Amino acid sequence: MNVTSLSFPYGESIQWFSAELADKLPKSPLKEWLLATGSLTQKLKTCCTQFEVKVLGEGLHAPLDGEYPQQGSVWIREVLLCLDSIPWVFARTLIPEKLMAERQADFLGLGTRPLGELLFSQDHFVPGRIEVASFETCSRLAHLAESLDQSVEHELWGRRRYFHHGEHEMIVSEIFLPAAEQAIRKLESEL
Ligand SMILES: C=C(O[C@@H]1C=C(C(=O)O)C=C[C@H]1O)C(=O)O
Repeated sequence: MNVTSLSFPYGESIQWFSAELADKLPKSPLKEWLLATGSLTQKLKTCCTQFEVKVLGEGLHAPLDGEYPQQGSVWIREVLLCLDSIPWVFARTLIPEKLMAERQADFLGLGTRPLGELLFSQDHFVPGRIEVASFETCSRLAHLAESLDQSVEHELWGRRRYFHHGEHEMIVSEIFLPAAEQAIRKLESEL
């Protein structure tokens, strides 16, 4: 996997839907993974022997159109969450500048440690609403999956979670790559 061939920031504009209002969700068990409220990292670690965060990039950038209204620039962190060296999730996190200023050491000090270790280890970060979206086979994220040697046979599914910290709100989006969807289905069939 040639991670360096991916261009940061990789995210793309997409229409997110409130999980409650979405009239179309994937079938189980992926649906349950999309709507799960705890740490995704913790959940993924139970599915592998070696968990790794590959950081694709971090930096201050303008959010995509409509992604984070009224924010000129945000701290963007994009990673691949890899299980036994296979990328399962592409994650894109948006942190408003004021929150970044307040918790700079925490966020800058993350490196290849999963963000979830920060968000779920302290009670300063309060998980909020979840939105979902599907990404067509022709989307930039589908191309990202293809560049990771994962063929995209149908739409990809992702979710976006809001975490509150005081009056600030950060956004964590996670797109499940084909390898994850296949493995999750296999895990379910073995139950
Ligand atoms: C928010 C979590 O952290 C995970 C790790 C991320 C990172 O290291 O950038 C980003 C999104 C999450 O999938 C979690 O574990 O639930």
